[in-house]
Amino acid sequence: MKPPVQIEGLSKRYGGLTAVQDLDLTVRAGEVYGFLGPNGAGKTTTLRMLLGLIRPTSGQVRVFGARPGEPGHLRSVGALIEGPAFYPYLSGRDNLRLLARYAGTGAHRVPVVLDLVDLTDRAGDRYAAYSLGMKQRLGVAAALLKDPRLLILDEPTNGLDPAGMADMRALIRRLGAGGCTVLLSSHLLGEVQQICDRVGVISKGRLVAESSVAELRGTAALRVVAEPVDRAASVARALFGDDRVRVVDGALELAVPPERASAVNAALVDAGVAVSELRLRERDLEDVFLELTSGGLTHVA
Ligand SMILES: Nc1ncnc2c1ncn2[C@@H]1O[C@H](COP(=O)(O)OP(=O)(O)OP(=O)(O)O)[C@@H](O)[C@H]1O
Repeated sequence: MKPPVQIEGLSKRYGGLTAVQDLDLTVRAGEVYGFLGPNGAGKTTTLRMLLGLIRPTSGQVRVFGARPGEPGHLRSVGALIEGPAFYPYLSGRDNLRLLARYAGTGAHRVPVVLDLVDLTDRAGDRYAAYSLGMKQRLGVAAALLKDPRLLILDEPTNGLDPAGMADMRALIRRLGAGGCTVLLSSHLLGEVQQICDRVGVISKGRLVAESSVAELRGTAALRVVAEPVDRAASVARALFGDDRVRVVDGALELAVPPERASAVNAALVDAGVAVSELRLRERDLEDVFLELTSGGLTHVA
């Protein structure tokens, strides 16, 4: 089967500004994929190109093998990109019935999707009376009307309070467990960490890492306290390259797998460097994210 999402060499320029640059990314069937990056990184632009709402400057997107404009491109896709437009004085249920009629999906899905997003009890209330979290869940319900195989959500928890966020996370997990492939964007690391199988990190329009959350966290660093630190740093750079070596608080941080520790130690001692400490530095995911998105370390194998 063709992957739900395949993005190759995708770029988008707005005048002098490059919003997305040479992006490659694949979302596999059945996974919940988190597209993670700070504000302005190019997430929405990418999702809009995927849906055919804007044209790429170069590169390609395919959804289940079909490019925008080709038959069936969005047949199996539900998306919540911009806040959906609902009628404030209609109930949630009536809003969905209307959308189902426009979309030609038939009203039979309305109770199903209301149940999926846990809004059945409040379905008769006016949309205007909904909390932000309920509005957002109704948006997801609308995206689910045509029973999509791929659901695309742009910042689904944006603006929600902690309870609303938790509800939305639970909903996305349920959908993923039910076999729906989900691609969601977020600038919140904690969020993708809790619900995603894999994460692609985007910074300034470029994909800087793609892996499972566990792997991302597993990009541990070796911390080496050594004297003189300058000589230690040049030995390490000669071994691993400049981008894997940093000096932090007077100690070396090496973005290399832990099993390289003895090789590091031997090379430093050979070079006449005194090593007083060499240990694995546990890396907080927040640190990893900051390093990845601030032009520091890139992908650490
Ligand atoms: N229509 C447009 N014209 C000009 N520049 C644009 C346009 N749309 C987006 N941009 C710029 O492209 C860059 C990426 O924007 P984008 O909205 O894709 O980022 P994002 O990762 O979704 O961030 P956010 O979470 O803030 O929405 C930004 O610098 C933005 O200002």
